[in-house]
Amino acid sequence: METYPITVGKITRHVPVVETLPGVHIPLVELMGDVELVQAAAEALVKHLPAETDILLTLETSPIVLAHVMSALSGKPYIVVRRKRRPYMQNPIIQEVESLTLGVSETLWLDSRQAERLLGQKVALVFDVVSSGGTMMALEKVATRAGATVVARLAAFHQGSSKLPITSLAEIPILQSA
Ligand SMILES: O=P(O)(O)OC[C@H]1O[C@H](OP(=O)(O)OP(=O)(O)O)[C@H](O)[C@@H]1O
Ligand SMILES: Nc1ncnc2[nH]cnc12
Repeated sequence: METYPITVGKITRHVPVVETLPGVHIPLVELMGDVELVQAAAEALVKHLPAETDILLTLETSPIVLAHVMSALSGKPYIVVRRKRRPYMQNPIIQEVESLTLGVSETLWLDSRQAERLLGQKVALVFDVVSSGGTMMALEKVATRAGATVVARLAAFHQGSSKLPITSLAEIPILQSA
């Protein structure tokens, strides 16, 4: 199995390289289930949280573990935007997202009871991987539609060569094959 080394602080993982679209291969970042890697990434990313940040905003699935530990370390609360409509949602914010990397379109959902907590707040977006930036842009739209101001865009990993306005800890490649 082909692997690729990813490093955050003192933690290195040799992760599998997987094909997401024909001829497009990416090192698969899996924070869920990896306490040491999540802890290292959270400790490094909280240092980039602007002091003015009121709330961390993340989305299902993988970045939740990162936002959770960052919240514990910083004392700032966090909100999770959902990728599925849940039956108990009331008047949710509904936002389309297109992830060019994975070639799928998705919808983000935020219950109005959570959206109300964002009104007038300064938020930091928290991601595990930002690649095309499509998901980040959609999450930012959710935040602004809820009346928040985005003060930071934080990601453990930035993937590919796009110039996105994010703070990340490490770069990982998108590998093309013939
Ligand atoms: O910059 P983009 O091209 O939009 O890609 C980044 C998105 O991909 C990952 O999620 P993934 O689809 O792997 O879902 P998961 O968190 O449920 O594993 C990551 O958590 C971001 O949400
Ligand atoms: N490298 C990666 N690892 C896990 N999920 C991803 N989504 C987009 N790129 C990814």
